[in-house]
Amino acid sequence: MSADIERFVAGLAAELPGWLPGQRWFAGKDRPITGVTPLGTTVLLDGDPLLLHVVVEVAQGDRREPYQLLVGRRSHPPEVPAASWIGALGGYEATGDADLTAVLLDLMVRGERVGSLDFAREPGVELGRDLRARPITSEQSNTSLVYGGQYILKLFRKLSPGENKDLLLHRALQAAGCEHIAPTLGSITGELAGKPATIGMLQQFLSDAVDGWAMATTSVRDLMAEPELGPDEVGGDFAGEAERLGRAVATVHADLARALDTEPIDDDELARTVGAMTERLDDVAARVPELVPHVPGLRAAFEAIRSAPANSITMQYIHGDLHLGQVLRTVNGWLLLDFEGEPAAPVEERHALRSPLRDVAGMLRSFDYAAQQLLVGQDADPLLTERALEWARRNRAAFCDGYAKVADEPIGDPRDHGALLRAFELDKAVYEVAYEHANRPDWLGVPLSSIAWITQGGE
Ligand SMILES: Nc1ncnc2c1ncn2[C@@H]1O[C@H](COP(=O)(O)OP(=O)(O)O)[C@@H](O)[C@H]1O
Ligand SMILES: O=P(O)(O)O[C@H]1O[C@H](CO)[C@@H](O[C@H]2O[C@H](CO)[C@@H](O)[C@H](O)[C@H]2O)[C@H](O)[C@H]1O
Repeated sequence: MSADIERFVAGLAAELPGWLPGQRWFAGKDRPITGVTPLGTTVLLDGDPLLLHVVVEVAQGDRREPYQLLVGRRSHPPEVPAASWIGALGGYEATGDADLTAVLLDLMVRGERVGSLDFAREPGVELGRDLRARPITSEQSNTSLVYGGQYILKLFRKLSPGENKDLLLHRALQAAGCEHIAPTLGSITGELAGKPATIGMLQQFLSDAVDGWAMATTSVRDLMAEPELGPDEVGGDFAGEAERLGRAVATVHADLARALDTEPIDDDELARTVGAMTERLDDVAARVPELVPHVPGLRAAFEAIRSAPANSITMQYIHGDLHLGQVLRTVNGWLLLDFEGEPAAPVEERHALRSPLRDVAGMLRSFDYAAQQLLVGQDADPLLTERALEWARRNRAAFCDGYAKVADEPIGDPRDHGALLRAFELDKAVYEVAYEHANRPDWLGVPLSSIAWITQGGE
């Protein structure tokens, strides 16, 4: 690497503490950055334009996390949003520059290795050439580029050594013939701490798909427009879709249990689960005062799982952050996306075997979110609040009905595991309190009101 590039990267690293917090995908917005150190730079295009893949370590006190960046520099840069310029060195975040991102697909087509980066197609996959990319605009924890409306390349922002769980589970499900995922077409592997690390995943882009959040919130909007009618009477009832979604999630769980490791849950595991949920609660309550009044009710709900029948659940790989924004409805049915798990959780935790009821709980939370989102920032209206609750109840029940039709014992109907399901739902809501506090403070009331409702005995 030339001295010019080395100087350029060192200059970028100095600018990053000011720039990173403005990026949607940067997960460390909750505490100040104390330093940024370049860990590795790969030159993907040399000269003018210059395209660099840069891995940096971001220090926030004693927390140190690696992130990847794609950086462009050229004498005639395209119009990129002001927020893409990293300081005043002429370097910019290049995921929005289609001339430069074309290089990534081209390297995958050719299956090349550049420095420590390996661009590979999945066995038997042929890829089209010369497709230009546009970044997707939805709220994301990572950055995804859509090539010619055919492929979607996800660049994982926060990196960890090893095969990314999203890729691992997609590959396992694909090998198991699962119909509820998008086909994986390729991957990019880099190096971290001397070990291979997944940095990108290419999948088929489903251009005819609508995400579950958009569908569900449209249904809620229809209901709110005619508050005198019930959710089954207005147009756009979502319950049929919720039921099909429940079946799809149960099928994915069954496929994952067949394809990968499982283990029975025992009393020690239940005790560890209570410990982990309580620890998260204490951590979030220390940062978010609005949660404090709910702590006793939450602790009691977590403690209640100690008496769950030991053989009631098998631990397995699960999605880990399932919500309506992670599912797509195509003409053929529901697909699940993004098996990485909670973006804020440490990687070992995301890879741990867990109860599939956690995914069910995540989706139940999402029905509450969809029902409540139109009420955010509005004056309380008892009629609309009641309608929102009705919508949530109806769709939560339909989802569980669908899940129960497919899931074998020991799970069967998720509602038969009341204490566990309730505890997992509340644990997710505590996670959401932290998430909203850090990202969307206006929405904090959504998980908080559910916590109040559930801990006071609401179903
Ligand atoms: N295969 C696909 N086909 C169509 N859209 C997709 C596909 N994969 C992802 N998306 C869209 O991209 C969004 C972000 O993808 P996701 O995997 O959840 O990224 P992140 O990990 O950054 O949250 C999804 O909500 C969905 O709208
Ligand atoms: O970025 P990810 O999709 O991996 O997930 C994070 O962001 C989600 C919001 O975009 C957040 O989900 C929460 O809000 C959703 C509505 O916007 C709602 O449907 C979910 O139920 C709720 O948890 C998710 O928690 C977070 O990890």
